[in-house]
Amino acid sequence: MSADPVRVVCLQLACPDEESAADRVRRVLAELRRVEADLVVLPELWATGFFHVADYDAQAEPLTGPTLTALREVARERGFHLVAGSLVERADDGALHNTAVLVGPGGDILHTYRKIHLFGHDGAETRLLTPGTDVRAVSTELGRIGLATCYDLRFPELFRQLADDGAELVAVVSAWPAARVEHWRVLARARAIENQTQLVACNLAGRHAGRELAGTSLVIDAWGTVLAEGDAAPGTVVATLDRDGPATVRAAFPVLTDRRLGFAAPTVGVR
Ligand SMILES: NC(=O)CCC(=O)C(=O)O
Repeated sequence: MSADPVRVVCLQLACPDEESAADRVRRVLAELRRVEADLVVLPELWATGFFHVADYDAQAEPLTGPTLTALREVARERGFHLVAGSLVERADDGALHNTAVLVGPGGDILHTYRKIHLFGHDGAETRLLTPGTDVRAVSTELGRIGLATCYDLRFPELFRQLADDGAELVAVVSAWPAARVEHWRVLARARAIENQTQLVACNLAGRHAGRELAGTSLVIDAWGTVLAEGDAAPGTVVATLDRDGPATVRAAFPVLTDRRLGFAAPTVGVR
């Protein structure tokens, strides 16, 4: 008998310059109270706005702060798993991190992930934030889940490490600009295909701080099929995933068991 399907909802949010973070949090909490789902995923730094870099320090909160506390309460009320996107976390030692959080249907924090590959090209992450060091998946009622954040999509070794740790579904919280939307589509599918994991990539949409965000949130199954794709506008992207999908794909086409590790590195050539 196969397990119940997983109803997934991505809230593809915008962070308009004229809206305060507090108003945005209130708006999103109200929206979440109307969502019917097993798993809801929010984008990267949606409360602050990824490119509102001047606000990072003022908006930073510990994981016990009011934003995550309110989000945990909604997850508990509604009984869904919530990837709360990421927030600027102020750690006990004062360092700031871009931290994604998975909340369970009881409102408990199941997992946190501090973004490892900080984005220096057109943002201030590398200047303002401290990278994380820890990558792992966690067991949940929906299967084993891993978290990753936006620019991480360009670093396949992180996703392979999640797969090695048993990840069946990876949620990627993102603030990916429209200028590179084709990279986004290809990289997200590639990470799902090569690791035979489901991938739910929730992106920001709309315009803030002079950048156009891509939207185009994706729900991809373990075969690499795109089950749902958002457009460029803010909105909701909905799909249903088969809980047994990764196991079925891996049994039918066992690529991961054909890996060859430990081959020799070149002794001559470019390093
Ligand atoms: N928020 C990000 O990490 C942006 C990544 C990006 O724009 C890219 O990889 O391209």
